[in-house]
Amino acid sequence: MEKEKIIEVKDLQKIYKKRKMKELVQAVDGVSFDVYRGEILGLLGPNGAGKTTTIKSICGLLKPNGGAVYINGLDSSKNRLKALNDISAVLEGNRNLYWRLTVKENLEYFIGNRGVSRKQAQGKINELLDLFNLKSKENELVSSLSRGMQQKLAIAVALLADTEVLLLDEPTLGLDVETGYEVREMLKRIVKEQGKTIIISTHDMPVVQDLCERTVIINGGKVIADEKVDNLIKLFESRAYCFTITDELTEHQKMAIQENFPIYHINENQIEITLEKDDDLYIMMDILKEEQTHIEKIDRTTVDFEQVFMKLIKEGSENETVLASS
Ligand SMILES: Nc1ncnc2c1ncn2[C@@H]1O[C@H](COP(=O)(O)OP(=O)(O)OP(=O)(O)O)[C@@H](O)[C@H]1O
Repeated sequence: MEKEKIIEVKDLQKIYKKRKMKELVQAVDGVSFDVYRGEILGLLGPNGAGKTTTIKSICGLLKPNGGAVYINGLDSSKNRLKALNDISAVLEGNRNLYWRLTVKENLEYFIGNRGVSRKQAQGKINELLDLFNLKSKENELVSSLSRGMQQKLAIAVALLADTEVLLLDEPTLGLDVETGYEVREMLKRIVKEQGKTIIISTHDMPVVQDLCERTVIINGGKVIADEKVDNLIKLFESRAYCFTITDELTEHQKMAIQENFPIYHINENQIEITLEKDDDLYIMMDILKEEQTHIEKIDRTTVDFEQVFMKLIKEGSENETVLASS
């Protein structure tokens, strides 16, 4: 079945003026990517990469200097209200909640704005309290909830609007392992059972590996990878080797490895490298042979998404490798 585009981000540009100073910051520099209906897309990048700027431009909180965001085919700058009707967002540090109201009062307040009948509202609220495991907390004040529960409630409130797309900025930041897991499972259910589309901006690599089929990685305001998470892992796995040696490396060898393999890791008698070119394996063997270093074995090594991410960021800043799929 043909995948259906729900959001198109086209050549987005955003320049900030630093207050007081005349300096300009190009936060986003030609970012383009598509989001397909029913997927969870991971938007990744190191601090200051331009993720929040991209997310805020998608949900209409920021006006880009160039480029466009299409939501269900509508240019959001031209049909702002209509286009944004399909999106709700939970932004980091900006929980859309009233702290002096209870969990249930918050849900009632926000659904009250939507013009649904009392019966429908109660049904929806109960459904969300169940889904988010918040039933036992319904009469507690938001201010007394843990950070994880507040985060769950913020997502529940965003779901009241029943929009097709949910934007989540760092949804698992600061959550303990158990709550982080609970939030992940709940997001999977929302996509599976309600057919929602979710864009997650995060630094939490296990979240991406577990939740997202595809990832868009941004660095320095540009997209450096737009790929399925599995494909990226496979790509790096097929290039990742581990040499086990019996002798210690000389300083000269270490320097040669560093020079030839920007992405490497030496741990006692094991050297892990990621190959770039076909003859890299031979270059490595030559470096070892040069000083008669004995190679005990050479293995393909496994990588996790965190390593892949680090490698892409490092490569991106060293030689601007672009891994964007068309
Ligand atoms: N209001 C602003 N005024 C000036 N510069 C800004 C403003 N907001 C962001 N920036 C700058 O724009 C760049 C991108 O910031 P952005 O917040 O989009 O990155 P990010 O990827 O979300 O980072 P983080 O992971 O740290 O939240 C950074 O250099 C940041 O300092």
